[in-house]
Amino acid sequence: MAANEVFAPAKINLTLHVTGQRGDGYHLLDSLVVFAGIGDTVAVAPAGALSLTVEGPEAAALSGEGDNLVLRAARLMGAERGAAIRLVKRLPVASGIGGGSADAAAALRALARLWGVALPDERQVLGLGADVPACLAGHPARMRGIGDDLAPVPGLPEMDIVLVNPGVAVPTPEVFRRLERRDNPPMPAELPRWRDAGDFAGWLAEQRNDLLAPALAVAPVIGEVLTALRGTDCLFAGMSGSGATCFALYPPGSAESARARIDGAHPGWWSAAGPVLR
Ligand SMILES: C[C@@](CO)(OP(=O)(O)O)[C@H](O)COP(=O)(O)OP(=O)(O)OC[C@H]1O[C@@H](n2ccc(N)nc2=O)[C@H](O)[C@@H]1O
Ligand SMILES: Nc1ncnc2c1ncn2[C@@H]1O[C@H](COP(=O)(O)OP(=O)(O)O)[C@@H](O)[C@H]1O
Repeated sequence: MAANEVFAPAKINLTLHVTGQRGDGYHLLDSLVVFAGIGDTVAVAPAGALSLTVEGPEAAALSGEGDNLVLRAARLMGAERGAAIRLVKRLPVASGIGGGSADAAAALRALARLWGVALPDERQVLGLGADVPACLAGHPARMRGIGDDLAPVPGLPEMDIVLVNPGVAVPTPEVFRRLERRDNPPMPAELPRWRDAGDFAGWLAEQRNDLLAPALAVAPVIGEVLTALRGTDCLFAGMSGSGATCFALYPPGSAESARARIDGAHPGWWSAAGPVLR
């Protein structure tokens, strides 16, 4: 990757417990977040004015976006500065894997380096989106608060991941609106020390994604995606964020063949395989 290019990895909520709601409507979360070696790229070059070009297989979904999160991130760091920004969009938009947040975080990093300025403060970063602080951290984390309270999670076993999206954009606000209970229990106070990937998968099976039921109501096809993933030899499968992207975890080396099988059976679905970043 070129020196002025930053990778914007997909964010996956392996667990997502919704534990409350604040007065302003934002929900309190308790989520185990990881990143994958699957993502967009943001490249920056010196220029007199700020500009953004978007290309890549998922660029069309953003063609009407006058207010791309990458430009919002850039303006946070100084509206008067110029840069030519190039976003290669590979992650499906509005799909529960935080593509926009990952792009914003990557733009912040790339532009801070280009312009020789500090990153914005935590409040400004959170203002770009609840997932942006986690994406800026970029390592496995326990995410609490509305997304602003982050603790590193070391010791994850080595695993590969397959992401599958059925091509239905699921708006996050609508999924939260359909949630029936907002005061669900959090994850255990202390996360265990997992012995291996099997032990980790067993633990994940005892956790939840509280947004799964409301997301299924918005996009029933999510159920088909989960069935397809569970039909492969995976360790664990679930839905990320507010959907519709679902994931499955595998021992290292066995994800791509599972992805290819799902792609063969469902050529209209988006899919990708890669390592879980640790
Ligand atoms: C649900 C999560 C879980 O990681 O992921 P995605 O499904 O978006 O990937 C995130 O909290 C989403 O983060 P992000 O997409 O950055 O959210 P924002 O732009 O700040 O908010 C979009 C909308 O989601 C709702 N929202 C978001 C975060 C939160 N803690 N409580 C909420 O209620 C609000 O309705 C808000 O208007
Ligand atoms: N660079 C970007 N990539 C994706 N979405 C963006 C971007 N900039 C702005 N958006 C807007 O942000 C919304 C959420 O996008 P995204 O982060 O992909 O969703 P999610 O967090 O559910 O995966 C989209 O509906 C889109 O309108």
